[in-house]
Amino acid sequence: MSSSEQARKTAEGLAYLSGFGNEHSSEAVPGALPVGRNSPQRAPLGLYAEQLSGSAFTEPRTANRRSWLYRIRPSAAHPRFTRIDNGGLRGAPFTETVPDPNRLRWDPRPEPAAGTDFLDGLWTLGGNGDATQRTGMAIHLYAADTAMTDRVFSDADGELLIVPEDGGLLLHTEFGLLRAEPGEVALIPRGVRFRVDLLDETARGYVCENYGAPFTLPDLGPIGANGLANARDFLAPVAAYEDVERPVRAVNKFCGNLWAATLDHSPLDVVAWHGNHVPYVYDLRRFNVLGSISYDHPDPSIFTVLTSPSDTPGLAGVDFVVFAPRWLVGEDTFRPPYFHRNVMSEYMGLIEGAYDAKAEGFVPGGGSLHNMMSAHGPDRDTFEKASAAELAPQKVDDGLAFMFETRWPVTLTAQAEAAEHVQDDYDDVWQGLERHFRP
Ligand SMILES: O=C(O)Cc1cc(O)ccc1O
Ligand SMILES: [Fe+2]
Repeated sequence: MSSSEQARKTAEGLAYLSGFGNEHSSEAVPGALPVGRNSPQRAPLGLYAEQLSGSAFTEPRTANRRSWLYRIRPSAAHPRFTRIDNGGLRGAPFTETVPDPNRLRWDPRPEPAAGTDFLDGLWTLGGNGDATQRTGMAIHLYAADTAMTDRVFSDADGELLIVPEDGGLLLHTEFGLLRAEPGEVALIPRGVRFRVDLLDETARGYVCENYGAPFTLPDLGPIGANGLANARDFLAPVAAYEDVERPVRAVNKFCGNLWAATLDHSPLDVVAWHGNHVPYVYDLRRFNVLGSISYDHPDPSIFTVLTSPSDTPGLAGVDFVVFAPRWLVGEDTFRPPYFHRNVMSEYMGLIEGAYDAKAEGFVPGGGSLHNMMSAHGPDRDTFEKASAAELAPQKVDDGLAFMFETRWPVTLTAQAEAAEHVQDDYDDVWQGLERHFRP
């Protein structure tokens, strides 16, 4: 059986715990979870108790995040970490290039070299903020054809929102197993160790690395108590552990650089856990898409799945927004995304099909960047078609696109600026928009 067939078998019928932000608990062996206290004098079954904090101890309850892990060996039992090559990964602050006001678009990345695993396959496009200040975000793409064997990754700099576009992933985490197929997203919290198996021959997708406050569900305001991404659809793993005594490389991204240490065991050895600092998956097709049932095109904030709030109410460090299948019924309305200039910066990717603002050139696995105040919107063909369309109710169901929308401009890495798959002629999609003014 190939390694992806094996992974697919393991991924069948995985059990999950549902609910966003819950105080979950799980034990892979009955009795492994202490009752009534976190740190008994001797933890059950000879396990070590260990707290993993995702917020300062003293943050308000609504923001407080930590989990207790009951493991075969404590994480502290490791030798010295040493620097390893960063490969295609870069971190904030991004200083390799001058921030670019141009509209930019990329084709998908070339195929990975044979033997590339998820970690080797990460390639940073750009970002903002500063990992040492826990602000901002980075945009990465990944392309892999090999499972991570005997090595695990963790990111001290931020959480990782993984958006598969081609090929499914099986994520083995300290908390248990998660399956993430295209159309689903997975989140690995800051500091959580994981390795990635492939469910198909190859895997490709996007990653938003969020240095700021952890992603949370947006407030719903007048929408009410339900809608957008519903809390119950976020799925955390059940405890599952590896009892493996052989060398395993632990790779840690710390302040932008990769460091590694060789352990004599797998650190995915958590037999039981409880807490709210947990990984999860979410199926974007569960998103409850709301929109206008009268006129005008609503701002895309109505499609926010997850938001990383800043200290200023309503101003996100980064929002994760999905453009999912929906009905358009607006009367006397230009229905596709409007022409606009935005103080926020918008990176968009496509998971499947097409996007209703772009007739051509924006393809699955590719991406576009419309930095702060850059003028963009429907391309010429889309504008002409939508201006003349008969406004019958219309189902937009031929694509799944997303946006990482961030408060600061995205500065490119040198490799993204120089990439062969950058589209040099992107500006042309707005050429030939004719003058129709008749005073
Ligand atoms: O630029 C884009 O395509 C993203 C976007 C979509 C939309 O519906 C309204 C505004 C916006 O920035
Ligand atoms: Fe936009």
